[in-house]
Amino acid sequence: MSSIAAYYAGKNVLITGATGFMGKVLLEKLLRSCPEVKAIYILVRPKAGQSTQERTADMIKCKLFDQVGEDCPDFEEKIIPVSAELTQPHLAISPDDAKRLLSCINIVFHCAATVRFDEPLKYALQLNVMATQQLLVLARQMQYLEAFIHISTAYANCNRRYIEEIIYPPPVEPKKLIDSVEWMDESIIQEITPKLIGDRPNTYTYTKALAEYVVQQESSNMNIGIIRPSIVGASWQEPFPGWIDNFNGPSGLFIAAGKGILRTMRATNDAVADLIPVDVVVNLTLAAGWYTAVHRPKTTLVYNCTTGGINPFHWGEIEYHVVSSFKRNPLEQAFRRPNANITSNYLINQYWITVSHKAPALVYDFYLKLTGRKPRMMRIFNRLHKSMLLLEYFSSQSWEWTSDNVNMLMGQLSPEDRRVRTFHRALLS
Ligand SMILES: CCCCCCCCCCCCCCCCCCCC(=O)SCCNC(=O)CCNC(=O)[C@H](O)C(C)(C)COP(=O)(O)OP(=O)(O)OC[C@H]1O[C@@H](n2cnc3c(N)ncnc32)[C@H](O)[C@@H]1OP(=O)(O)O
Ligand SMILES: NC(=O)C1=CN([C@@H]2O[C@H](COP(=O)(O)OP(=O)(O)OC[C@H]3O[C@@H](n4cnc5c(N)ncnc54)[C@H](OP(=O)(O)O)[C@@H]3O)[C@@H](O)[C@H]2O)C=CC1
Repeated sequence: MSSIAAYYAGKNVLITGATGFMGKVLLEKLLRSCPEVKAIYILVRPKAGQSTQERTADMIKCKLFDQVGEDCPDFEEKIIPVSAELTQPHLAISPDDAKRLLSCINIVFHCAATVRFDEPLKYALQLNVMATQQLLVLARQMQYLEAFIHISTAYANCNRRYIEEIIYPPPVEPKKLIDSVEWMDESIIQEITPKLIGDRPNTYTYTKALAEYVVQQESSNMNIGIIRPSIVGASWQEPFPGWIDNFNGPSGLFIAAGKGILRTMRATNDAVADLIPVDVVVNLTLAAGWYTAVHRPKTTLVYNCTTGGINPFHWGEIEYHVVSSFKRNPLEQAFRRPNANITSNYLINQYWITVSHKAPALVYDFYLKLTGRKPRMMRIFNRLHKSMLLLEYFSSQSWEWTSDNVNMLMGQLSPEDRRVRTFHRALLS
């Protein structure tokens, strides 16, 4: 058994955001690669009329869990859903559940967040900052806690071009901001948000930066690690290649391109597209949990989980890969043959939007109307163009992240663990 798997044996783990994209992969990898783990408690909110238990039962039916179902048929018994709502006081965890968590949890992985770029600031603060504070309060009371791993983002400090594995001073003292927005009318907050977020592009990156500072300030005597993934995409190897369950980041645009809908996008061709597979991020996250608990670093270590410094890929290369990939694996019911044009020139992009997006959409909607059907193409393009405007900030420039802590962590792994948990040069080159 690898030393990381041996560490997690007999441990009780708490995961927030386990129903999310990364949380699911983390849950699955922990179950499959650390079969002796004692229990994994997952905070799951009731949603869309489904209870916490029903959501969890549905979740583990998804294809992602097929392999672990074969390897460890009783894996479901190790998953303990706990009802929670992270924007509520005490995370809406019942006293009995809280008591149980305090008495047994050894490692916490905090993945839950809102990742929407257009999230109203008050909600983003509630979920990404205040819920993190609340979770830290809970974690501080856990009698047997050995590590608390917070999932941040490589873009928390995207207002800097060179980002080190350190926690930077926050744009504002979180408590002051939280106290202010508590009494402010939503419309006032909306109005001052652009001034508050300053040189950050959205409330997501702004609140993730605040959360890192909160984690550092409220860590007291806990062993804490912070993981900063860049743009997380589909799985590379595990549990099988190509698994993803959302349209976030470039994923939705790749699908839109594969359907022949999206044909032009504004991006800087030689800007680094720092994409990283979700299983690689999860491997690093589990390794960081092990290292934090076993080696107990004196300070909170930050891990920039990025690829641009190791094996850079560029947005300009996307055109070729989009066209060739969808030629090999065409999507069903495509609107048109996929084609891709990436340009940094605003006017050229506007020309192609008119010629390749708006004109065909108008013609097709007119045809739908003529044939008695509801027009829909223009609405789809409008949504896509909104997404693209919000994503352009990230595709029009490059960042440089240091990775000393990631390199150090890789160096600490046994040969067996390096084989099982690739997250480094060997993988990315
Ligand atoms: C010419 C060919 C080009 C080929 C592709 C080129 C790509 C290059 C550029 C890509 C740059 C990507 C940079 C990503 C940077 C991420 C950096 C940070 C990463 C992180 O730390 S966390 C992840 C970041 N968060 C996100 O990525 C979320 C971003 N999305 C949003 O905030 C919202 O979706 C958005 C954009 C505000 C739109 O909101 P809204 O209009 O309310 O739409 P919904 O989100 O409700 O979605 C409605 C509907 O559409 C589906 N959907 C959502 N996004 C996309 C998309 N990008 N493409 C296609 N479809 C999308 C969504 O699933 C919903 O469907 P329903 O059926 O549920 O209604
Ligand atoms: N995806 C990416 O490219 C990157 C992600 N990250 C970080 O990774 C983490 C996970 O991201 P990702 O998996 O993509 O996000 P998802 O949106 O897929 O998942 C978010 C998770 O948070 C949970 N959640 C949201 N709101 C609440 C709430 N009020 N109460 C309880 N749970 C809640 C969701 O639960 P529910 O199912 O109930 O909605 C879901 O499990 C985040 O911290 C994000 O910042 C960092 C860099 C890149």
